Amino acid sequence: MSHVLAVNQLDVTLDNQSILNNISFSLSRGEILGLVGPSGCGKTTLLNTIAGFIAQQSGEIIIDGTSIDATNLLAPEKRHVGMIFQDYALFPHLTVRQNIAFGLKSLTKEQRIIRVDDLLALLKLEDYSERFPHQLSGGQQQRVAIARAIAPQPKLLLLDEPFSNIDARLRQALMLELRQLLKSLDMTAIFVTHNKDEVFTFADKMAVMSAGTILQFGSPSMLCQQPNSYQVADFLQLGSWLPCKVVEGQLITCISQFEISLPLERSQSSALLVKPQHLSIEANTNSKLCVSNISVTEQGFHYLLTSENDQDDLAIHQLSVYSEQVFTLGDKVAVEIKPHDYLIFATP
Ligand SMILES: Nc1ncnc2c1ncn2[C@@H]1O[C@H](COP(=O)(O)OP(=O)(O)OP(=O)(O)O)[C@@H](O)[C@H]1O
Repeated sequence: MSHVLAVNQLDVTLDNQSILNNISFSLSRGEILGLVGPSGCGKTTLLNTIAGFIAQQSGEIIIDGTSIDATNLLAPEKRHVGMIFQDYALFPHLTVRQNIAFGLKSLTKEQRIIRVDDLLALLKLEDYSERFPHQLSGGQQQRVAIARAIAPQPKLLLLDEPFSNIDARLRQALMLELRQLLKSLDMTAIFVTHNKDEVFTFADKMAVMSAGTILQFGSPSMLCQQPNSYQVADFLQLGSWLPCKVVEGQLITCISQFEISLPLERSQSSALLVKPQHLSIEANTNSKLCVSNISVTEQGFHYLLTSENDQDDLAIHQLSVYSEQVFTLGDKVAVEIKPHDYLIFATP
């Protein structure tokens, strides 16, 4: 399949500091990528480098067959990339119609009117065409920003935290609507978010970044099933961590000990990822784990369990379990781990 975007071994340095380091990935036509990672890991820098606002030191960006490298930096306006900024950056003194028409200077007046009318209809903005940005709601402003960005028919659309200014109640509906729109246009897109849940609703692929590198790239479901590191599993909040050690083929946690064939170095400090569905609990006054927090959820009672002795190197600080049974704070409970594909990672 041909790639609309390929990024190969991209390095970016700003103020003598390495900000992006050996970034490589590619996207096929129509694919939507969600970029996630902790604050400061380089998500916005990556978008800005692809858009051409920041120059790379080395590596290549190929946009629909056009190669851009450090010796051949194409100006942003020649990259055919649309960008939607977090605050939408609409021109305050221009109406909705004028904002959308802004990037269409190469068209004749008649062509421009037709294209803007089409976009007003597509984004359900017909009734607002003569309003100014300050006369619109956040969701309407976002629609104008989308219409303006896709008006010149870019090959790639970049969105920096597109949903962060949208009321939480409207966010899900807007995400689904925008996803449908991008799919109907076969538009390739990358969006940045702090919210992993947005990725599951909006994206086909996700990249988890940390300190200027991509830790893992793939479909959201693949990353959930096979996270490649402690950092990825932890960022995706896939479950709780049980400190563990492997001694002579035995996996030892403070709850249990069982046979395992995993090539772990004994010296490494490691943790077993356990999802709530892997655990069952029952009252046991001899247990060294007790209930430290209780909340009521749709899936039943949600308990956090903590080791009584937090000095032990296998002590559990927070184990998340759901149960129909009623316990109270401080109750001692025994935990059983159901057999599953054990995911064990070296802890940082
Ligand atoms: N123009 C610049 N000059 C020097 N350093 C910069 C510049 N722009 C960004 N940085 C640094 O690059 C790093 C990555 O910043 P970036 O904004 O890309 O992160 P981010 O993942 O988008 O963060 P956030 O999620 O908080 O928006 C940060 O340490 C930031 O301080």
